[in-house]
Amino acid sequence: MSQTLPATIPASLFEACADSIADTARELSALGWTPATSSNFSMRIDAEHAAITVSGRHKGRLGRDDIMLIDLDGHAVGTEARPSAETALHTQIYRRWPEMRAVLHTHSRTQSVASRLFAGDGVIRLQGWELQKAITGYHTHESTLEIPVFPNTQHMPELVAQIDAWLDAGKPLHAYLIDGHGIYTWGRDMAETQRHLEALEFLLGCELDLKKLRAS
Ligand SMILES: CSCCC(=O)C(=O)COP(=O)(O)O
Ligand SMILES: [Zn+2]
Repeated sequence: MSQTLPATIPASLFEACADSIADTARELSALGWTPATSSNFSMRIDAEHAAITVSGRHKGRLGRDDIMLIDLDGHAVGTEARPSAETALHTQIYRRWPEMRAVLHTHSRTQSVASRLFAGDGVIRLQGWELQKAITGYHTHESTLEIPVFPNTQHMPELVAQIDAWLDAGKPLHAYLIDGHGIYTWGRDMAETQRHLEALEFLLGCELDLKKLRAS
């Protein structure tokens, strides 16, 4: 894939973001969280652009050519490549929060099962877990961390509207699940975003275990 950059974006900046995305994706794939080409990843480049994974690539085997530039309307910039089918969910985060610089979306088994199990409630309420403190802004296990579960759809504007409605109601949002699909989370840099993702994977696993044990 050939990527031409606007004069305002240094190649070194784009390449550093592409490498960070590819390295993180390889780690997440090794954990089994990105099966069968699923999942997508991005990093903000500047106020108007982000680097994002090309659609359909295996996320465990990404190189620089598998990451492309988009504007925050989701259009490809300087390339014929096709950005992630879920680009609108990434650009929504960058447009709403200028301080957010990385978005990770994965499809682990735990995330997928939890999304189905809690879809009826529309939300998973995490309470009493020390690891909630891995989420920026949470300082005690006594807090309640709400992870909404939105119905899945192939029509991205519908998903964007559901997320906008949650936020417009003034509710905090650090991550969400999509029913039968996976999780989205974000942060001010890749390390914070990866920490959020790892914590949420762990916490969702704990909730699933508790449900099983209580039912037995
Ligand atoms: C084969 S997984 C279905 C699409 C999906 O949910 C996903 O995360 C990957 O889509 P992309 O276009 O970003 O490769
Ligand atoms: Zn997906």
